[in-house]
Amino acid sequence: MIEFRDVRKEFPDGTVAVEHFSLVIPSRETTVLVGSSGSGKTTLLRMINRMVDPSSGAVEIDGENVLEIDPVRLRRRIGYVMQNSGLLPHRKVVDNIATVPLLNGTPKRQARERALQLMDTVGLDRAMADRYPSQLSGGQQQRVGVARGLAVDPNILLMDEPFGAVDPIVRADLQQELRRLQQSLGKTVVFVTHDIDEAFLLGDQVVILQQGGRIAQRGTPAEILAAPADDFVATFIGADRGKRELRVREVGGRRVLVDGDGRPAGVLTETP
Ligand SMILES: Nc1ncnc2c1ncn2[C@@H]1O[C@H](COP(=O)(O)OP(=O)(O)OP(=O)(O)O)[C@@H](O)[C@H]1O
Repeated sequence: MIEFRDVRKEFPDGTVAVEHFSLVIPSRETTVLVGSSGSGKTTLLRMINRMVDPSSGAVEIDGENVLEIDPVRLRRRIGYVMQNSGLLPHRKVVDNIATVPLLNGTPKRQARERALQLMDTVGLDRAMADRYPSQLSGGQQQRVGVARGLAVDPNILLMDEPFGAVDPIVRADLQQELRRLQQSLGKTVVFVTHDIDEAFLLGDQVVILQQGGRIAQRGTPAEILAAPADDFVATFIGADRGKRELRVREVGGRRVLVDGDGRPAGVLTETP
C-alpha cells in the first residue's frame, strides 16, 4: 500500500504544485491519477520514487516513509515507465530492458534471458532484441518501456502518460495489453493520464485532480459515472454533455445501446 499523508510540494521558484494531498493507493490494483495539465499528477507520481521529495507531509510505502529509503535503492525496486519510453538510443532493445537488473548486479546472461522473456510478456517479437530504439515504431518503443519497467520484477509500477505519444489504434492495443498484464501480474500500478476514457478503462481506483493536486473525486469508474461529485467532475467526464449516457433502442429485434449523440455503443444481451 502506498499512502500520501497531507503532502505539499513547493518548488524552489515558489510554485505550489500540490497541497493538502492525502490518498491511499491499495496494493495489487491500478490507481489512475487523471486531471488537466498542471494539476500535479507527475509531481505526485515522482514523489513515490523520490524523483521529487515533498516539502511537507509524508509518502509511505507499506508504512515506511520513502524519505528513509535511499533514492537509488528505491528507484531500482520501483518500475517507471514514461511518455516517449525514455529509452537509451545507443543501446539495443535487449540492453535497454536489462539496464536496471545489470545495475543491480544480475549476471549478464541471466539479465539478457530475462529481458527476452519480458519481450514475450509485453508482446514484442524477440527478433527485435538487437535493434536500436530508433528502428522500432512508437508503439513498439512503448512496449520496450513497459518491459524495462517490469525488469526488476517490481511490486510497484509507475506509469506517466505512457501511451500519450502513440496513435489511437496502437494506444487502444497497448491499453488492452496493460489490462491483461495487470490481471496476470497483479502489480500496484499508479498511472497518470489526462485522458478520462483511459482512466476509466484502466483504473480500479480513479482520482480526478484539479489544480494544486486537489482531489475533485475519487472512486471506482462506476461510482464516479453514477454520481459525479460536482460540475467540474461532470464536465471533466463528459456527463454534462450526455456523452456518457446510454439509451436502449430497438433495431431489428435486438436491443442496441446508443450514446447521447445517438451513436451505437454496443448490443444488450440477457445474462443467463
Ligand atoms: N521543477 C519544477 N519547478 C517549478 N515548477 C514545477 C516544476 N515541476 C513542475 N512544476 C509546476 O508544478 C505544477 C504541477 O506540475 P506537474 O508536472 O506535476 O503537473 P501535471 O498534472 O503532471 O501536468 P502535465 O499533464 O502537463 O504533465 C505545474 O504548475 C508545473 O509548472
